[in-house]
Amino acid sequence: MKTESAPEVGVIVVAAGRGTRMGTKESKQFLSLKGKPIIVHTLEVFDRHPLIGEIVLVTGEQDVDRCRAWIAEYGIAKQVKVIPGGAERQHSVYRGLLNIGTPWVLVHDGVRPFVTSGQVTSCYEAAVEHGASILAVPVKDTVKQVDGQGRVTATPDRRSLWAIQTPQAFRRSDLLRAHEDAETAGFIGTDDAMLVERLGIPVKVTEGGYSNIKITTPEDLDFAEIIANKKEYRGEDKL
Ligand SMILES: Nc1ccn([C@@H]2O[C@H](COP(=O)(O)OP(=O)(O)OP(=O)(O)O)[C@@H](O)[C@H]2O)c(=O)n1
Ligand SMILES: C[C@](O)(CO)[C@H](O)COP(=O)(O)O
Repeated sequence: MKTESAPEVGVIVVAAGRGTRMGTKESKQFLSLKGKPIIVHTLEVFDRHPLIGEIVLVTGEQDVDRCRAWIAEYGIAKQVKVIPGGAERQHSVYRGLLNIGTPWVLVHDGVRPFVTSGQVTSCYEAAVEHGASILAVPVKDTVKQVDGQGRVTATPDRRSLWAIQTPQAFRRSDLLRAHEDAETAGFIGTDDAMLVERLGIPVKVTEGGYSNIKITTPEDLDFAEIIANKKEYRGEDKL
C-alpha cells in the first residue's frame, strides 16, 4: 500500500479586504480578468504548483460561499479550505495560520495573480535555506521621505531599497509566534515579514518580478489586462 507523506508547504491566500483604494462596488479580488475572477487566477498558480500541499483561502464572511462555488466551477483540483478573515490583513493571515498544518507556510495576496511558479519555488527554497524569505524587486524610482507639510526630509540610497511583494515564506511556528507577539503588543504591520523581523529572525529577500503587481488602484486593472494578455500570448503559466 502506498503511503502519502504529509505535505511540507502550504499557502494562505488572503482575500478578505474591501479594496477601498480601488473604489469599486465589487471587491477587487472578485473583479473579472479575462473572464475569471482575479482570485481564481491566483488560486490556479498554487493549484498547479507541485510543492504546494495545502491551500487556505481567507475571504470575507459574506464571500465564503461564492468562493467555494468558483473553486468548483473553475476546476481547482486541490482541496481549498475557505475561511472568513478579520478586520486587518494581519488578522486574516492569523486566521489562516490557525487553519494550516504544514511546517512551512507561504502567505500570498489574493490580488497578486501574476506570481509565477518559478518565483514561488525560489521564495520557498530561500526560506528553507535561510529561515524566512520574501519576494521583492529593487525600486526603480528615486524615493524621498517627506514630512506632513510636503517638504523633503531625506533621500534614502536607492541601492538599499526594495519594493516588497508576496509570497512571503516562513516556518509556521515562527510566523505563529510573530503574530501572537504582535497581537499582544498591539502592533499592526503591513506585511508578515515585519512581524517576524520584530522577533529578530533574519528575512532573506528573493528577487521577484515587476509583473507580480498587487492590484490596488483602478489603473492597476489596465496593467493587469496587459500582463494577462502578454502571458497568454507567450503561453506563460497558462492564464
Ligand atoms: N482585512 C483584510 C485586508 C486585506 N486582506 C487582503 O490582503 C491583500 C493585500 O491587501 P490590499 O491590497 O491592501 O487590499 P485591501 O485591504 O482590500 O485594499 P485597501 O487597503 O485599498 O482597502 C488583499 O488580497 C486583501 O484582500 C485581507 O485578507 N484581509
Ligand atoms: C504584503 C504586501 O503586499 C507587500 O507589498 C503589502 O505590504 C500589503 O499592504 P497593503 O497596505 O495591504 O497594500
